[in-house]
Amino acid sequence: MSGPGVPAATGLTGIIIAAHGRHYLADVDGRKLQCVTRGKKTNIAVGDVVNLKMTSDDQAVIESITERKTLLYRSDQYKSKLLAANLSRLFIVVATEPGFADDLISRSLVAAEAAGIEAHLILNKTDVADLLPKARERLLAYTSLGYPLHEVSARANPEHAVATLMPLLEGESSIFIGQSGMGKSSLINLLVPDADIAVREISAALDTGKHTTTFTRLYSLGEHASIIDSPGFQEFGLYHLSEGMLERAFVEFGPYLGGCKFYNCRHLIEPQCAILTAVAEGKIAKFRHTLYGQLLHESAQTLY
Ligand SMILES: Nc1nc2c(ncn2[C@@H]2O[C@H](COP(=O)(O)OP(=O)(O)OP(=O)(O)O)[C@@H](O)[C@H]2O)c(=O)[nH]1
Ligand SMILES: [Zn+2]
Repeated sequence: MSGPGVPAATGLTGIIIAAHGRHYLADVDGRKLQCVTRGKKTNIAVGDVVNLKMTSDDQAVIESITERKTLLYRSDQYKSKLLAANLSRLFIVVATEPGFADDLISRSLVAAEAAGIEAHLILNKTDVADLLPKARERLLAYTSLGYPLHEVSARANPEHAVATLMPLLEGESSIFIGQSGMGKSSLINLLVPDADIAVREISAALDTGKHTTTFTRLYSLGEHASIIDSPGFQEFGLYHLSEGMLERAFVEFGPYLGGCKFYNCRHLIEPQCAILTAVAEGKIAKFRHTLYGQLLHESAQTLY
């Protein structure tokens, strides 16, 4: 944007690569700038493409956010929290051990569907052979819905893990999420060899304090791919999703929507409900419908 007659201080565009409280780090053509928002705004997410104005050599203020392709949220009763912007793929990392929670997987899938992000599953630690069949069997609940599953072992076969996952990242903006202990960090470190250095740099620039990795960060993989690593979380609240969004975010409901007796059916206790019939006939997994009911309940509890 700079050039003859254009002051260097205007027209900077960057991508937000880390966020910690109200402090952000933007990458502008490889240069890392500390950024703040104007006023008390906190509506910036990692992955946002922002217009910046320099305030000193390595600091800038965020003037505006460019239009987002997607926005991934989570929320509780009191507020919603931006997880990442402009994602095209979401990878849920699970493992043969420790055990994974179906609730968290389904919530992640629902969040991805609601945001228009393609969801994939990664099963790590396939080297733990005795637990592999059970893990595969449990994941059938999701592969049968059409979500792709990729099996890897970060420890026993790192080359295979990289060869499997790297092509899936090409041309995409991805996020890796998972419960603690699944091996998400091990996988990210294979895919982004200098991730540790980047985290230390980001942590220093954001002044997050020693050893803190509790911030979301973005790594670029060449020019056309990026990975966002988010700190593990135990809960994935989806209080922000409306009823209409929820029924559409359960992909297996799709064929039955519109088939209920009442046009405003909530698919909970209504007579002649096509969804409830499908559950009774085993065409929709009971645990998914139960979660749907739970999420519907959550969406009615919002205080914002
Ligand atoms: N057997 C086996 N162990 C693995 C594999 N990948 C990672 N681990 C181990 O699993 C444990 C957790 O791995 P991390 O990479 O720290 O997992 P994480 O999901 O990032 O967990 P947090 O850091 O708690 O969020 C470590 O002890 C790893 O060495 C694998 O493919 N096979
Ligand atoms: Zn219904």
